[in-house]
Amino acid sequence: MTELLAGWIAHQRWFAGKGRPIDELDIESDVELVPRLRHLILRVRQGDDLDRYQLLLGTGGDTSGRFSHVRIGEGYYDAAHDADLTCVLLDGMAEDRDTGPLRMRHMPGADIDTSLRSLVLGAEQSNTSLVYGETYICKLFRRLIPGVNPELEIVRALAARDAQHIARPYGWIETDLDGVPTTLAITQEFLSTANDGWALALASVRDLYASLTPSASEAGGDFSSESYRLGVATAEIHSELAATFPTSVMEAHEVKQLIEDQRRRLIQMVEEVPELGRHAHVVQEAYQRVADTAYEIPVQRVHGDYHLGQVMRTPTDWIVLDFEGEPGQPLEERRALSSPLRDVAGMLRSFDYAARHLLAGHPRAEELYPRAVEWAELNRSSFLAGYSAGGGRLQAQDAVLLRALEMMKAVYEVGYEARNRPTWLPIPMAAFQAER
Ligand SMILES: Nc1ncnc2c1ncn2[C@@H]1O[C@H](COP(=O)(O)OP(=O)(O)O)[C@@H](O)[C@H]1O
Ligand SMILES: O=P(O)(O)O[C@H]1O[C@H](CO)[C@@H](O[C@H]2O[C@H](CO)[C@@H](O)[C@H](O)[C@H]2O)[C@H](O)[C@H]1O
Repeated sequence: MTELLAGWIAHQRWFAGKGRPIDELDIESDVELVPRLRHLILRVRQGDDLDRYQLLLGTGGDTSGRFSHVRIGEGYYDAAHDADLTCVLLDGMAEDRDTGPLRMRHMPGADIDTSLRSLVLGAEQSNTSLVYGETYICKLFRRLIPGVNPELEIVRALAARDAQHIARPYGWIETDLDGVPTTLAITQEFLSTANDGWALALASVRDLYASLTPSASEAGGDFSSESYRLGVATAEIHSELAATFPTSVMEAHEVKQLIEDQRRRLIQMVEEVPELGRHAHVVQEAYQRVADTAYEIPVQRVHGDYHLGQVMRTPTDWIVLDFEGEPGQPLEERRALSSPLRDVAGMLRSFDYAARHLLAGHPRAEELYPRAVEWAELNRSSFLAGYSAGGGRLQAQDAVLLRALEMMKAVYEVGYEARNRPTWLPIPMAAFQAER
């Protein structure tokens, strides 16, 4: 069984150790949820790294027919895709049920409709999401890090304050790992009439490329008013986070330490992706400027992995999803207080991504390139204007920090793309050439 699981897990989108051999896989926990459905926690060793993943294992299913696309082995399959079985999660949360070491819980006052059937959301990324009817979305965290997931921690606290711009939480599933309560899944309101920011931004970029109008602000799909509103919403979320969780100030010596840590991260990334080496001096310069400025930086809880795929536009509002920080970072780092400009930098990078990614392999790439740059600049500045108008702190001296934070994010993206989508690698690489 463990060999079977090792062969399967290595090819999953959410498996963080892709490209490295699995030395050992063992089953840490195996709980029968209902007949034919087991909840497994797997421990995967790759060299010195030991990671845990969770899996809903269906047994005795038709793996040459209905479940052939999620087959693990003869009769075994990924039961996240079996709506006849996944109803147990919703039932369990509605009833606050304990099954062996698993605890399923609902939010106080949440009335969960347990008649709804689930479908796996198409866009499987770092985690797997089940959509029940058009009402709930239950995100199963695939790679498990001991502790309460920051997404649950933040959304629960903001919902208690009736904060705007979040998807209402309904329930969660947890267990103990290494003796600490650890979030396995979180169920939230499914925004059935919303579009994600990435899809909306791309529609605008496509429109610009197809249109004959000379500038990004005149094309029919102008996105800049949305970027502005997103900036306002981002500032408002930051202010809710600052009001809900502790805030502090990073003193000059701590800023220097942060820069040292980032320099180390850069060197490690160059070892992993040698072509980044050509641009390392650009990143180092941006870091040096922050170290030289030596000013105090206000810090607070932030989103941590903010990009256009993490925000959704409902008919009336921008909603922010996925407050869990960068996948793969240790929990204490993901919960650490940071400058809110880190999120601002993340979104600025995302505008660059949206503008550039349609150009890869495009026959008119050279001709369209200036339009991509113009689209990115327009939306970046609209977002920043909205952020200031919404009360976000953006002072003249912050430009140096913002630039360095963009470089940090681009270095992270280089690693992310090299591991997950190598053909996208040129997008973050271009960030080191842009003069801003
Ligand atoms: N509450 C929600 N309502 C509607 N769609 C959602 C919701 N939460 C997530 N999604 C969709 O799922 C995608 C991935 O969600 P996300 O939470 O970012 O998962 P991951 O951690 O795997 O990246 C989003 O881009 C969005 O399209
Ligand atoms: O959404 P996740 O928490 O899984 O975040 C990871 O995957 C993202 C890609 O889906 C990645 O974001 C990068 O690609 C986006 C376009 O697909 C782009 O909008 C972002 O700016 C870019 O960083 C994210 O970095 C990663 O953590």
